[in-house]
Amino acid sequence: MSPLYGAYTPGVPARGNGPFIVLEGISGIGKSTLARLLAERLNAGTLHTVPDFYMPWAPVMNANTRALPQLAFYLSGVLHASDVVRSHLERGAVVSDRYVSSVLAYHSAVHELEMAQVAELLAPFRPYLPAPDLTFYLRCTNRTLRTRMAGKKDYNQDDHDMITVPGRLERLRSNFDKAAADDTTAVIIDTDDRTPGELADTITDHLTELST
Ligand SMILES: Cc1cn([C@H]2C[C@H](O)[C@@H](COP(=O)(O)O)O2)c(=O)[nH]c1=O
Repeated sequence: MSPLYGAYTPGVPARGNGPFIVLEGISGIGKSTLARLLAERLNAGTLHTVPDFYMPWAPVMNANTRALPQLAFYLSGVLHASDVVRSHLERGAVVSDRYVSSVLAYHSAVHELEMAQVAELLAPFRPYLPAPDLTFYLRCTNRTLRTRMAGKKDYNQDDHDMITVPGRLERLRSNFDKAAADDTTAVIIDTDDRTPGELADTITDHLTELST
């Protein structure tokens, strides 16, 4: 039996009054711009995983704690994000900028762990997390990433590490590809030379297909 009972259950079932869609991919690829645009078009609720009020703690946790407490921190973030998703879903569509695949891909890449080990640790908590209808894994070339990073307003230590720590970017890319391969909700989107508006068109086409 799952140990998630009593106070550890989500409380309310996820009532799907709109699609729940997730944007995944490396930092700087353009998820937050696209999430804003999609939210406007779909009149959807939006959120960031981990939730914004966790974000000031992220660099503190990364700098001061070892791998397992860090995983617990990001896991807490995704569990709380899923509570926010459930609450938004009661009203309509939801667009999440990152979700559990980011925890899997980033944590494994940062600590150079096998994704299977991290996936096993996350597995008992999966029943708490409402499954997205579609998860869009955004990809781009290094050339595009350099251009987009140059314009990123909230460039931070994680972004710096992603570019400068040897092998980090390659591990992240490969981990997101593996997460997509294991994800039945995955749609891979190459974003090079495409505007946020064009990408939003592609995503809404997928949503139309889903509902027909
Ligand atoms: C969700 C998650 C994010 N992160 C990092 C990835 C990003 O650099 C940052 C989130 O910021 P961003 O979504 O604005 O790019 O946190 C982790 O290191 N581990 C995680 O589990």
